[in-house]
Amino acid sequence: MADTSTRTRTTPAPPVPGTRVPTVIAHDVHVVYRVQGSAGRKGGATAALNRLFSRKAAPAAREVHAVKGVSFTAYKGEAIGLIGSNGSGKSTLLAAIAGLQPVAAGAIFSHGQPSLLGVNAALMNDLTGERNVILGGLAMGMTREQIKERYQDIVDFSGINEKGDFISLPMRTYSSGMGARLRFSIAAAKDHDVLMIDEALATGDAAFQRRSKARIEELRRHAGTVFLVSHGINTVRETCDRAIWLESGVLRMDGPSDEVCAAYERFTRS
Ligand SMILES: Nc1ncnc2c1ncn2[C@@H]1O[C@H](COP(=O)(O)OP(=O)(O)OP(=O)(O)O)[C@@H](O)[C@H]1O
Repeated sequence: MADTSTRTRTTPAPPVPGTRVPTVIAHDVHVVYRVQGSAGRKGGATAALNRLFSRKAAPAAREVHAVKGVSFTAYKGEAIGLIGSNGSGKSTLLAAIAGLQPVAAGAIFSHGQPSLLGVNAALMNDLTGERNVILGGLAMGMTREQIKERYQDIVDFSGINEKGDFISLPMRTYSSGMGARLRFSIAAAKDHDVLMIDEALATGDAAFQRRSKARIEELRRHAGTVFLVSHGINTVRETCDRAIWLESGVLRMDGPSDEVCAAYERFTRS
């Protein structure tokens, strides 16, 4: 595929009152992964064993076309849920919007720096929760002063210390839900032009989910745009006003979350 990719960050002109302000424009976006040494392989166990024991040179790269010609415009104040089956390209699309994954063709325009918060966001497992709050805050562009000011709110929001002083323990001692809650709390401590959340909400308990939904609502009111990847259709229904459904990398439907979630449920049941 020809490399016609473009990523542009723009500072748009002040909005005319009453008009919607675009924050992310994706135009015919394609993302292709190149996996080295795996071209034309058979998936069977015998073929895999033969490969392990043979001394043949590794074959050339294989391409995985993860996002295929996706176009949409996101506006300030929207919360957009990304839904679709496993491997349909949701996380890849978010990574492309965040500028972490190059686009092979097409273009993404964004207002400000989109922040991607994934369950696997890069905090350090060997460091304590405390230190990770500072690290994550700095990584998001907060000053040390701002982090100091918001530190207690972040810890309280995460609920990490509800059952003991976990925040002073290394993150590797946390359950996956606790880690995800801390990551969400760090990211949510700052107002974002575009905040993208990858599955973080699914991991918290009911009280944490309520706090998260309220915070997403607040972020939207501060005129940001929130993207949420989730397998929890009800989370998308309750948190998002709009949903984008991807299937095999192709945009199947984009519209009010009720309608898109209903169509997706019909698809998964059939
Ligand atoms: N680093 C990578 N290298 C090669 N292929 C990848 C890589 N990451 C993802 N893929 C492939 O790209 C496609 C889309 O994956 P992606 O993780 O974006 O889907 P998803 O909709 O977020 O999936 P899930 O719901 O399971 O999290 C899949 O076929 C996946 O195997």
